[in-house]
Amino acid sequence: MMADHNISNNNIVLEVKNLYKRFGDNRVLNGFNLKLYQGENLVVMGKSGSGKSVMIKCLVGLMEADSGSISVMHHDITKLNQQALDVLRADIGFLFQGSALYDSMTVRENLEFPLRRHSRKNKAKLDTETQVVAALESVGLAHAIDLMPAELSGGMKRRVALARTLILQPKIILYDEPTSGLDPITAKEIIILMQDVQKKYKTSSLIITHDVDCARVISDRILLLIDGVDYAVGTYKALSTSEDPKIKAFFKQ
Ligand SMILES: Nc1ncnc2c1ncn2[C@@H]1O[C@H](COP(=O)(O)OP(=O)(O)OP(=O)(O)O)[C@@H](O)[C@H]1O
Repeated sequence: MMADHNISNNNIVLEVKNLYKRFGDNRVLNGFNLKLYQGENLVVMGKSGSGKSVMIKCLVGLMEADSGSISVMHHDITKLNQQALDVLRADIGFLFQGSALYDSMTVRENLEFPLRRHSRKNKAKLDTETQVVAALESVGLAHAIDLMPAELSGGMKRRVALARTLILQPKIILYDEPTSGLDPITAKEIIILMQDVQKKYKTSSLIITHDVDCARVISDRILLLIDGVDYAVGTYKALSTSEDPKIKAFFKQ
């Protein structure tokens, strides 16, 4: 859990200010704001089509916003050159629904892949084997190192994908629907794992989910994306007991 003293402007690791994005007449983001503090788990919830994916695509540079600013570790990424951007991006890990494993590679090779691409991030100069094993151990899958993705269950695949993200020791992890498509028990295991990872690596996480249970368990704060803006931000307890009908709609089971 995040300590209250972390909520200060000095501890913002990611900040979105006044973000606008439209497609023709479809105004998807209409002055959206977000602050992610060091060490916290911020859950973003929004109805289907509310713009969660558009927001996250703007964050990772897959889509350009019409206006607004996005700062990572206090650097406005809309103003950085490519080289500076690459350095900063190495601090951000992603776990997207589409971040599939390479089917033709073993688990080990899947994990070696990002290490080769970001060799400068190997600060401790540990050998590849040590890093791969450590990352797999942190998701409880050291024994699966020589398996092929086809031999893994859905939950195991997601664990390996998380290990592949962790191997670069990101400061921020963006999760897009981390429990979607999993049965409730496996979903719970992934949530526990996300908590363990947060404790061990002291990462800050932005988590997009429809899963109210996941939001309840993992969030320090929840942000509701409604009508293109950050309509409400608060703890699960505060939001789930709100009398506002737009907020209530998210929490009735
Ligand atoms: N490349 C694009 N071109 C045109 N419209 C787009 C594009 N990408 C997204 N949109 C529109 O932006 C809106 C928000 O879409 P987005 O995928 O961000 O929703 P979402 O909140 O992630 O939904 P879901 O929970 O179903 O994944 C939708 O109306 C969608 O049609």
